[in-house]
Amino acid sequence: MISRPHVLLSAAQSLDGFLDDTSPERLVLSTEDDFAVVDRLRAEADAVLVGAGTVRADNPRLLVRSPELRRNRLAQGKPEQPVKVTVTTRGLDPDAQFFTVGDTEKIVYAPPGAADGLKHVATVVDAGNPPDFGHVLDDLGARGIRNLLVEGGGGIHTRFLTEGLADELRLAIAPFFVGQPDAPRFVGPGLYPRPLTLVGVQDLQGMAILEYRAAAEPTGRDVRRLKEAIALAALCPPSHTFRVGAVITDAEGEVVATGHSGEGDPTNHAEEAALAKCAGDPRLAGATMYSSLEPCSHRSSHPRSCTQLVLDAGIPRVVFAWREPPVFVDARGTELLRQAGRHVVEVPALTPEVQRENTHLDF
Ligand SMILES: NC(=O)C1=CN([C@@H]2O[C@H](COP(=O)(O)OP(=O)(O)OC[C@H]3O[C@@H](n4cnc5c(N)ncnc54)[C@H](OP(=O)(O)O)[C@@H]3O)[C@@H](O)[C@H]2O)C=CC1
Ligand SMILES: Nc1c(N[C@@H]2O[C@H](COP(=O)(O)O)[C@@H](O)[C@H]2O)[nH]c(=O)[nH]c1=O
Repeated sequence: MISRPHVLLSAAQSLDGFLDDTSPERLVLSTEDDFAVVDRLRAEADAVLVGAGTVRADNPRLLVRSPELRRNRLAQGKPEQPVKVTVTTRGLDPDAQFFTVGDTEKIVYAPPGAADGLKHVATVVDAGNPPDFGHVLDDLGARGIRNLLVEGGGGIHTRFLTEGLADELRLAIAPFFVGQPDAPRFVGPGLYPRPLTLVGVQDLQGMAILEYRAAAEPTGRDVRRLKEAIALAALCPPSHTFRVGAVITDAEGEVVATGHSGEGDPTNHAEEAALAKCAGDPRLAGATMYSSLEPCSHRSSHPRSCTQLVLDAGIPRVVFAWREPPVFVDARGTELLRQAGRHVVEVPALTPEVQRENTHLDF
């Protein structure tokens, strides 16, 4: 498995959550001291990423300004400036300062063909259509990037956070309001799967600096596989019970088997259908079971519950989104798995997506 870079998101926002106003000029939210901290964060990063929207709106240089910080980088054997990274689907102007200023590598992630006009000014990498940010991190990791600073804007912050790809967040809150509904927001609507813990609070020249650390789990890879499991529920035949999807991966995160409720037999559960496809597979000893719903702990139609099947298969780790509500039984899957020493990760933020496939039930 490729080691992905550690991802720090940084943003300056108004009290009402805006990154900018609607005027053509860039809104300066940060104080001098705050810009100095952002400069230090750039200097500590191997690469700095902004979205195409920010390149167009702000024409950023994206360079470390302080000569001292640049000298320190050189003294540590690093290039004077971090690598610049952007992601686009529509392409960018090669005359933007992102490309023209600073003698450092520039990388553009884009769908095939979408950024061919930038090949003379940057390394252009196929990131899929739409660009896959997990792939972007894998590719940066393979290029030796260990620390990535993501400076926005709102579209990019939303993607990193909703895909569980951010490890840390630094928010600098300016003491004023923007008050314009059409101004760019720090983040948009979405489901935010990875809990954040506040680890730092500071008053910096009147700006409130809030620092958060993301929970170690679910990882970005977990979020991706769990969403795949949730999507599989759409394949379930009509049913009076839960519509569930399941994905089993090996220790490297590669898919071993998938399943959905009603697959093979109308009474089959998703985990059961997936497990039936890989019984005795040695990879199960290091596997993760992703299920949209907590594995069941009681069956009337089958001899073994999905919890028991997971235990019998020797699967050490389970990740699920929706804790089973007491529609049919009082579920104890999580409790039994944990009692048996299995690692269980619950991602309640994704529950609404699972419920969307289960509106036929009264939960
Ligand atoms: N206060 C602060 O700290 C900061 C403020 N800003 C402000 O933020 C605003 C820009 O934010 P925003 O317009 O959201 O732009 P972003 O910088 O967030 O870039 C969004 C763009 O990223 C590209 N993209 C590629 N793949 C995806 C994907 N899967 N999902 C979403 N986007 C993708 C798209 O480019 P394409 O259009 O090519 O398809 C999209 O338009 C500006 O007003 C800027 O001033 C920006 C950074 C920091
Ligand atoms: N306005 C604003 C920020 N804006 C962001 O700063 C970057 C441009 O910087 P540069 O490359 O040095 O010109 C770019 O990503 C831009 O959107 N950042 C902040 O910390 N605080 C702020 O108030």
